[in-house]
Amino acid sequence: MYNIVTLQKKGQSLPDLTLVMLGAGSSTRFNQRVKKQWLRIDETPLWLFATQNLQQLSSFQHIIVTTSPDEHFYAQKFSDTITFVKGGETRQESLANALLHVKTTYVLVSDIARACIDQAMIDRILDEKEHADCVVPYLTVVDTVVYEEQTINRDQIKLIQTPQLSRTDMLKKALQTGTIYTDDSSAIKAMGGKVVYVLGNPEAKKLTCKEDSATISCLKAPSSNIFVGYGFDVHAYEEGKVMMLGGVEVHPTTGFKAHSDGDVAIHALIDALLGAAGAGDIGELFPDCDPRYKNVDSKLLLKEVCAFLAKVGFEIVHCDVCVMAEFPRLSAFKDKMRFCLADIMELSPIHVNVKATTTEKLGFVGREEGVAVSATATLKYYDWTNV
Ligand SMILES: Nc1ccn([C@@H]2O[C@H](COP(=O)(O)OP(=O)(O)OP(=O)(O)O)[C@@H](O)[C@H]2O)c(=O)n1
Ligand SMILES: C[C@](O)(CO)[C@H](O)COP(=O)(O)O
Repeated sequence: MYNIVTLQKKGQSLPDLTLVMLGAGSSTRFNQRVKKQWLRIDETPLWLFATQNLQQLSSFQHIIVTTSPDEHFYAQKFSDTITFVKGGETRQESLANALLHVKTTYVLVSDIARACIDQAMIDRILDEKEHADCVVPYLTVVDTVVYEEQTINRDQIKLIQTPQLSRTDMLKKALQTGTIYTDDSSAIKAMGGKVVYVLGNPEAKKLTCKEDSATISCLKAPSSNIFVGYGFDVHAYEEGKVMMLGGVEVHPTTGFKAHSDGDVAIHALIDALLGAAGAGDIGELFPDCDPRYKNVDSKLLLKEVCAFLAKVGFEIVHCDVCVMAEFPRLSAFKDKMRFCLADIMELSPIHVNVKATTTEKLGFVGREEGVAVSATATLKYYDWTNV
């Protein structure tokens, strides 16, 4: 199991250094439903694994991680010592957003996609801290290089890696020219800053395409643990509305009082799915004051949640929904609900169970004031090593 490494070891003074981890990319070239920053290394998402690795190699006064805006709420649930900053359209924009929060003289910037950094490489970078505006690791080229049909001198080529250590003021200034650079050292060099190159490590290879994952040895397989979530929701009846339950119309004129279409079964199921992922609840994702969700078809919300779970590295294993209602009778609809929900979640129908029960006239359900639904969902990590 991973644990959040505390920022400061007892009695240790922290260096004038901030760590910025860039993790807000689109993972396009990785070309999987899961984004590379959410691959699990045992129990830890890659972005946190890469961050914790560097925390083991050096101390930092402050740690900042850039995240994609739609994953920001979820990443924040993994740590209360890391500052999470929403990324931008480009790596450089994400870096600029992070730099707004950097107060230290020096900043170490690394891609979360380069998770396997070793102590010797970090030490080579830190040793040059006072001698440059930017210290950058590189690899030499061992193959013959042809550039525009001409063989060129490979000894003049450097393959640039991260982490890169910069003077914060210089890096901030270098990013203000309007030119987009693919790394920090290029920006600082372009404005005449002093760049010192140190030897990197082939192990610090950037995870870019899916095939790369097999060649980066520190990346271990995800945990085989399964995760169970529980959801519960209630809606009162409302005349003059269609009743949607489990994605199926079950009554033409008596529906539910709700901001959305009121599908209380899907809402409970969504809460169970989010619960299993530790991703909070339906209200966090789809606030019932948000006009975008007025009368929304809850099947679309479920589809969005399933896409989110796949993106952040989960697979749905099984779910079980129990509807508590005196009215209407649901026996004729249970299988329709199962197949509808299974289709949305891309599950075999046997892994979607729907139960219905009365409460023997007891409580608000028994008084036919409304319907309650409880649900459970089971998730596992997407096994990226087995594809
Ligand atoms: N707008 C962006 C783009 C990239 N990055 C980060 O910068 C690093 C290097 O980028 P890259 O490997 O290209 O990641 P992606 O941009 O996600 O990849 P792709 O180009 O395939 O979409 C990654 O850790 C990525 O998360 C970022 O924080 N913000
Ligand atoms: C910063 C970097 O990792 C240095 O090699 C590289 O430039 C990132 O490029 P990307 O296209 O943003 O992955």
